[in-house]
Parts: sequence; structure tokens; C-alpha cells
Amino acid sequence: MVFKSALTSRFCERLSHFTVCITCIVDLKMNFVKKLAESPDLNSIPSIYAYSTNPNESSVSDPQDSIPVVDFSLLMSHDPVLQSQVIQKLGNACKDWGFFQVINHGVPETLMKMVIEKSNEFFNLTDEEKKDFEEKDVLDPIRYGTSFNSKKDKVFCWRDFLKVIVNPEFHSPNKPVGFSEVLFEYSKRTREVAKGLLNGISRSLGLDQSCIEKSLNLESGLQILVVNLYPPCPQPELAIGIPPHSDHGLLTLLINNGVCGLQIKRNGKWINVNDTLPNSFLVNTADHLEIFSNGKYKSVEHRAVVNNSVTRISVVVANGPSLDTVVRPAYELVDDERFPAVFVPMKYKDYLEMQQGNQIDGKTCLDRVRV
Ligand SMILES: O=C(O)CCC(=O)C(=O)O
Ligand SMILES: [Fe+2]
Repeated sequence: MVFKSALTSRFCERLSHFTVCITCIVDLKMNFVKKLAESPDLNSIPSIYAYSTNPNESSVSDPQDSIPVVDFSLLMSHDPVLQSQVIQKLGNACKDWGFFQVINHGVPETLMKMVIEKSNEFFNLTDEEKKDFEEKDVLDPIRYGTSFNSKKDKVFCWRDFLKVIVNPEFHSPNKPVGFSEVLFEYSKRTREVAKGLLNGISRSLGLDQSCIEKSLNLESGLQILVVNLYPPCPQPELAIGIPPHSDHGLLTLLINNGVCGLQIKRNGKWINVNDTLPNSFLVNTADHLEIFSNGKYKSVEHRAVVNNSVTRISVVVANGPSLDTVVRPAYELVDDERFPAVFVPMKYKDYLEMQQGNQIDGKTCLDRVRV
């Protein structure tokens, strides 16, 4: 194994004992998993990546029924009958699944492919070229990193990432050539889709179409684009790409490079997301929609598993309220006697820092704002 020559026992403060610790071996530099996976003799994972799944949850199946499909063009149509049908479908998808596929969204297929391609090029830059983007703080506008929160994680995720804040201010790495232009266009187009969906979701909750948009200040809403890179792993059954979690924003839009790996929790069981429709977005409801809808729509736990043959890339766009918005259940959905508020108000920025600054662990972050 590649690190053999560097193996020295030393006192590791992070693990608080004498050990051969992978982070010490690489001299406290960030140990990106892409680099590790490219080591020619790697046939087992370093122990820091050994992840134990909850034995009660280990069985995974394929879905019995397929993830609901929402036709975005109907949502935008001027035919009130078609529109109200699709709004009802959207509401049911949020309530029942928390995941749905969006088709006919108008984002060009070439742009979607380009985002994946340019993201891949980013990870293929030299270490020196990527160094400027290495993460320091959870709210840095550009963060290239590994695992989830490598300063806190006890078990590392088999995943490198690039997180970029693209709204209200647009940021982007300046390499590779053309990346910034592609990210700009993609973030703008996905923001329009998210806004259209949130208007429909507002109506499905019995609220005014622009209620979410106005109450949560979507115009200056935080949009973070995350590229996840999961290289081949020699022992995929022992590692995890991203452990179970729910997303922090309102709605997340996901695409990938055609390699499977996402699993979602449905009725207490893990199911594989295998076949999604070509050129669709896979969209999921996130914590702040659960808060705003007073628990009517739940954010859904999901995780990413890894494989031993091909690199998986996913590009995830998280669309949330503006950072300064204090989010609480919508007044119209709260009735002190029949439907008391089930969440306490919290500023989105504080929530985000709480979630991103800790280890990732299911829905424990949302649980902290439950009444
Ligand atoms: O890679 C995936 O499919 C899931 C990624 C994810 O859940 C996330 O970035 O929040
Ligand atoms: Fe996620």
C-alpha cells in the first residue's frame, strides 16, 4: 500500500492516541480521495474511511414505484386546468416522496453536460492549481475540500468536493478555462427552475404563488453549487460517499454523470435511485421547506454510496432563503389550536453554520429547531 514507507507511529491529537493516522501521514495536508484512489497499489481503504452502517438499516432495495415526474412546462403553461393538475402532482410528490424528477424544464442539455465536463476538468487540474481554492471557513465562497467537514469528521467520506456560492453574488474558480461562464449560466437557469417550482409549491400549500419567494427573499436567496466527486473505491462496501443527511435549503436540484450511487430513505428503508429520465433534474425538498411548511412537506434523508470501477460525479444546486432571513413556519399554516408551530424561528445563516460546521448526521440539525 502506497503509504507504507511513510508509516510512523506518532501521537495523533485528533484521535487522541498513538496511532498510524492517515492525516498525520500526509503531513496534515488535506488528503484528497481522488489522489488516494489513484495510488497504483491501493487495494484496501485506510481505516479512517471505514464506515459502519447501522445494522438495522443495511438492506437496500430498488423502488417498487418510480419517483414522481413533474412536467415543468405545464407548470408554466397558461392553461389553468393543466396548471392546477401539475400543482397537485407537485404537492403530492413533496408530501409522499420528497423527491421528484423534473422534465421539460428548458435548461439546455448541452449546458447540463458541460457542467459535468468542466467540473471533471476542475478536479483534473494539478494540486498546485487547485490549492488556492482549498477550504478554510464554512462560509468561504469557494471551497475545494474532501469528506464533509474534514476538521470534525471521525470517519472520512470517500468524496472530494467543490462548493461555490453562486447567488446572491456569483463566485467561481478561475480555472479551467470556460468553467466560470458555464457555472454562471447554469446557476442562472437552475435558479429560474427552482423559482418556478417554489411558486408551484407555494400554491400547493394553499398559499399565494409568490408567498415563498417573498417571505424568504429568494431574489437574494443563497444558491450553492456543489460538485461531488466519488472516485473508484477498492472496498466500496466498507466506505461511504456521503452519509445519511437531509439538505439545508429549500429545494435541491441534482444531476450526475450517469453513474448510480444515490440512495434515498423511503418508508424507513433505503432504496437505490437507478433510472432517472434523460435530461431531467432530480429534485428534493430540503430542511427549510419542512420548516416553512410547518412539517407538511418533509426533507428526506439520502446518502451516496461508492463503487470500485468508475468515478461518479454529481452536481447539486442547493437553493435557499437569503442568509439573513429568519425562517419560521408560514403564518397562514399555523393555527395555535389545531396546527401549532412545530419549529422555532432561526436565521438561515445560523442554521447553515450549524449544519456545515458539524459532522453530518441524518436530520439531527433539523431536530435542533423542532419545538
Ligand atoms: O451525489 C449524490 O447523489 C448526492 C449528493 C448530496 O446528497 C449532496 O451533495 O447533498
Ligand atoms: Fe444531499
